[in-house]
Amino acid sequence: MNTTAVEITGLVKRFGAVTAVSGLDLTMPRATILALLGPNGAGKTTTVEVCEGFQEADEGTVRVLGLDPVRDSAALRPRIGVMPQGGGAYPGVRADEMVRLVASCAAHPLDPAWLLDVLGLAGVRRTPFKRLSGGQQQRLSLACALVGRPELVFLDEPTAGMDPQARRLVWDLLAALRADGVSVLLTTHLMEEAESLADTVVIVDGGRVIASGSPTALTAEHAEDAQLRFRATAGLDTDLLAAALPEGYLVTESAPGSYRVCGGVDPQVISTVTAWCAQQGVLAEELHVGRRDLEEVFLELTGRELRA
Ligand SMILES: Nc1ncnc2c1ncn2[C@@H]1O[C@H](COP(=O)(O)OP(=O)(O)OP(=O)(O)O)[C@@H](O)[C@H]1O
Repeated sequence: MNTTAVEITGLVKRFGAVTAVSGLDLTMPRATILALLGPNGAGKTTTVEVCEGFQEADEGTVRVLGLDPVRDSAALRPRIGVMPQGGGAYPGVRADEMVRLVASCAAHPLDPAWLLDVLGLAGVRRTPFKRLSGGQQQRLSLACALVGRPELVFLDEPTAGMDPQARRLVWDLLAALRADGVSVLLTTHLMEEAESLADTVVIVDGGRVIASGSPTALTAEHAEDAQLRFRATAGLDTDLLAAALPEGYLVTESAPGSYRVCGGVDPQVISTVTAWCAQQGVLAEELHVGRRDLEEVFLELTGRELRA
């Protein structure tokens, strides 16, 4: 059996003058979870839609379970599950009717009642789609993507709008599917989701891959540059603090009142920082020494400015 779930080489996709994807490469082994991260407009959804066969590539090669998503769409459809961004269904259809309808198209579906129960939707199974909450609609959309017992699922921001309990339930379900051999390609803006769930994180910007690897590998790069993070009054003069430290240290206020000191951490640096804060008449709180988290890596790679 082909051990690759998705293989993309040199994918280019244009919409008129806009190049949504510009030379993207990606390999995803089977029975793994891959998270596509990227700022708004980076090309994540377009990439997923090309894999699903909903968009046709302008250049490059895409193989999904060894098949061409457009040419071999009839063979591929029954083997994949799709959860589009924002879900979607007929407004009047009831939750269980929706899942049963999708199940009726599959050769060996999961039991719809069981799936609704697992996703915490048993209590609203007779509720029309339009009366479900946003998070419930998302879970129903996920149920529809999974009920056909797919080998590979594409989930575009699957937990967007879900409360923390529902999000964890979905993470557990996806991890259980992986243990059963299912491959999961998802897009997300939640670093915690990528960090706790994905085997591979692929960071996309401007339609191409700018970094990829396991969450541990991505955050461990430059791990020798441990950081000191602390909280204090917002608006401290970070240049002044940097001047109090040995040459080469960088001090930033990553969010109001949240400070980061980069350049290596030793007892002297911690003492200098706390003493400097004391001189300013402020207390340095929640001092934390550690490696960068995925969000920090993401912001370093993609910049901090807001995208259109
Ligand atoms: N059907 C379309 N017609 C024209 N432009 C499109 C179309 N679909 C996407 N684009 C453009 O392609 C670029 C990539 O969009 P895409 O939706 O793939 O990004 P994304 O990474 O999924 O963003 P987000 O995180 O906001 O969902 C954007 O500039 C977008 O405006």
